Amino acid sequence: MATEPKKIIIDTDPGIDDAMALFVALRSPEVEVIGLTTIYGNVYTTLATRNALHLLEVAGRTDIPVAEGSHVTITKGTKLRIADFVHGADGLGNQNFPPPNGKPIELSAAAFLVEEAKRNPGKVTVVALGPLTNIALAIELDPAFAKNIGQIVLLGGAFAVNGNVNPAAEANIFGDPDAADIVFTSGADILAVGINVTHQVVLTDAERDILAKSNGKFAEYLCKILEVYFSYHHDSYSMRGVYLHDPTALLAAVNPSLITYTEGVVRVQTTGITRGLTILYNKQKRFSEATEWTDKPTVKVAVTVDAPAIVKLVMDRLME
Ligand SMILES: O=c1[nH]cnc2c1ncn2[C@@H]1O[C@H](CO)[C@@H](O)[C@H]1O
Repeated sequence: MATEPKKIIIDTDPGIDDAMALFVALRSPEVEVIGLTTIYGNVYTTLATRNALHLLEVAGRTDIPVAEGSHVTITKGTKLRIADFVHGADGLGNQNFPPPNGKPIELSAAAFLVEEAKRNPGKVTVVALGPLTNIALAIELDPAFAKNIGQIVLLGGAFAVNGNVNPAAEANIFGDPDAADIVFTSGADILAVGINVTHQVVLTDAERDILAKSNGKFAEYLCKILEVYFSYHHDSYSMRGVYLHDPTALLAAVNPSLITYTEGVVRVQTTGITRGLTILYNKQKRFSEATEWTDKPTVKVAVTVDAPAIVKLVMDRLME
């Protein structure tokens, strides 16, 4: 008997690599996308919702609900850091796409997450591709959420490497460090995929050219919007290729055997010059006194990735 596809909700701030991850998810028979929730990060939340609806229309999947997420951080902060210099002012490579016809559902992202987790206890995976505000709000809204949700696979953190916002912090954690600390210490089953892992997964110029020459509908669409993302990587990292952050996290949720992980307690620095820093306690030392990591639940943190397999899966599924 065929196993049922894994139900996933993608929490997203689209975003060029978010668009790639979404399309890969829609082409992956191992998972069923039961909803999208939106968040600020690569763009403001209003635009994230518009882009999520647009991408579902491009894919012909307007049956999938979109629930709009928070416009502010968990501490009600309104000074958000938006990465329009990475994704373009519209978040999708400055293509001036027409507005979508669809609308988000009435439920907020946090309420939708709570309801779906309650409806299918232990069976829903959240793939979180932006700052973690909606997930933290769901945890605050329903004390049972951390137990009801199957797994949270999140793209975030820079474990023992430099960040991409500054040497300390990775963008999604930096976007809402207080929310990230709530999520990491919530007791939910969490797999964090940080940029220590996603920086190993590069789609090269040559591979983009192969995508562009294919007849795949998704490949064709993505090659248009990828231009801005490639030039950002060229300017910032002097590389001829782009990091596949979001698709890597998505595929780690689809097929956990593509990564290896370690387990420990993660805390997030919420103030000062290292705001957004993620620190994993690896349990190698028994400290003689209690620390801020003592008695907190452990999470899984990805350490290695089968990068060629991820790139191949992304290409194959986009060209289908
Ligand atoms: O320099 C950057 N600043 C902000 N966001 C970035 C930067 N580089 C990549 N991303 C975006 O943040 C997530 C990974 O941290 C990815 O979604 C990526 O597109």
